[in-house]
Amino acid sequence: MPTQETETQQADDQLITTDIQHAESTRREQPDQTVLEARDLDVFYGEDQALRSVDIEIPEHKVTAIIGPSGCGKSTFLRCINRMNDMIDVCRVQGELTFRSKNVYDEDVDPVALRRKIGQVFQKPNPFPKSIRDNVTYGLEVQGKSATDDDVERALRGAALWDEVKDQLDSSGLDLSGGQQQRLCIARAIAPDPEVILMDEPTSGLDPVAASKIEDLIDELVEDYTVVIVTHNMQQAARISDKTAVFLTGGNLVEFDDTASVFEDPEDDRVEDYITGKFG
Ligand SMILES: Nc1ncnc2c1ncn2[C@@H]1O[C@H](COP(=O)(O)OP(=O)(O)OP(=O)(O)O)[C@@H](O)[C@H]1O
Repeated sequence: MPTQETETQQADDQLITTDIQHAESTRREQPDQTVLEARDLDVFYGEDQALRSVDIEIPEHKVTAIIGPSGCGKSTFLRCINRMNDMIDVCRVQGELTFRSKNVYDEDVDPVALRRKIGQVFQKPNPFPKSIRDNVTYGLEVQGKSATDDDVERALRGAALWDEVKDQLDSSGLDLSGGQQQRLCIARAIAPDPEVILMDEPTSGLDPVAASKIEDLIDELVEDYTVVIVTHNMQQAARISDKTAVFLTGGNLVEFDDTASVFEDPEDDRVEDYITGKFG
């Protein structure tokens, strides 16, 4: 049984190096551990506060849905996790956001190494104007590693796309359908073997059939990864997530619990109003 100290040391080592490690995964043996934790997390854009004193523990190998009305800070929270907010000059983060007990805002954390462990898929499928193969290998090559054909196949299989594209790996990723493009982006995200995948409304631009395929895929991905998904679609959150976090206007996290509890028996009246469609 690893101690908290050794786990923290391991997380430190992983985040401050860009080495790719293909060690045998031990994740499934420890299904109930907290992988991400926010403590008293505040986020500001200039003078405006977008998140207020957020406390949350996100468990590994689960799907955690982040829901709430427009502007409540869902995307801001997601971007905090892998430090995408670093790209926004006016953004300031206070408090702690830990990944395996290591504060991702510590000075010695390399954001590129962090983003290898915590990948991201965006709302609009955004493949590069390159071949399908190059889209997948990009995630590894940006780390200074060359990718093998096996790496490409593994990632495309992991994203449930291999059978559809195995004979056209040199065709442009842009020639795929919207749903296939999104699965290609998922393949690109999993190629570096991350532990966490962040998804910001990954199905909102897709037709129902393509969206349903992504939902099925998320169900498979969680065997190997931890998934945190922002969605406006409450049915989707109820269908695919194990845990649900509800943010409300002002950037407050007002409820975080098992998805069934949040949807069937919410503790906070405002959450009940939100999920029954009274506002938002
Ligand atoms: N780059 C930015 N610069 C300044 N303010 C920002 C920036 N990004 C977000 N905000 C502000 O922070 C608050 C939270 O925005 P955020 O996009 O995180 O909310 P959201 O819940 O994801 O919204 P939506 O559901 O509409 O996507 C909003 O008031 C928004 O205007």
